[in-house]
Amino acid sequence: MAEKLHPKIDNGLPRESASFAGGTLVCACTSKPVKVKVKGQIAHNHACGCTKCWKPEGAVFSVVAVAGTGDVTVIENGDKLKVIDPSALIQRHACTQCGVHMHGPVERDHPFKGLSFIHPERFEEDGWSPPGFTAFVSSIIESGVDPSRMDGIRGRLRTIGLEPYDCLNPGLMDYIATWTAKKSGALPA
Ligand SMILES: N[C@@H](CCC(=O)N[C@@H](CSCO)C(=O)NCC(=O)O)C(=O)O
Ligand SMILES: [Zn+2]
Ligand SMILES: [Zn+2]
Repeated sequence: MAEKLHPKIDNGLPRESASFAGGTLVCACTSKPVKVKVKGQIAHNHACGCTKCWKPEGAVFSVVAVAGTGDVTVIENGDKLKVIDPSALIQRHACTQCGVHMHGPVERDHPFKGLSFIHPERFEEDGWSPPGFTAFVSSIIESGVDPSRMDGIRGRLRTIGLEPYDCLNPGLMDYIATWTAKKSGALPA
């Protein structure tokens, strides 16, 4: 049987709509859910195997993307949010009741500064840009996945079209390295 990885990728990837202009992320609480408005289409959507990103029950990977922090606004029940690890690069604001991570701005001096990480499956609306690759695949072992399953999982990800990487994809890794080289002076600013 094919490996079950995430409900939004197991049965075909979601479809992007050219008319998607943003939407509202809603947490899993049945009463007083946290709502976060996101303006515009999301970017760099990917599946992530790291231990830090929020995953729905039973999923091996998360699905996580970025939006400009200025385009992300908490509109309802923000008092339920708490930053789960203030020392982390991504300031993941989680609902203290249901546990869903609602937004995760990067505020530190970093190439991702000004971006906020969000989980598009929590959008009420369809049409958001689907994941395009898988990041931090080896990290799923840190959550308890048996290493003997890795060949099968990487194979399944390739079949779905979500090329597996053990860090981010080459485009983002090059972007980070370029930023770092400009900062150190190894490349002209
Ligand atoms: N092996 C670790 C990896 C954690 C990690 O570095 N996660 C990445 C990707 S998150 C979305 O792409 C990251 O950038 N983290 C920064 C942060 O979490 O603040 C593990 O699995 O825990
Ligand atoms: Zn909640
Ligand atoms: Zn992650």
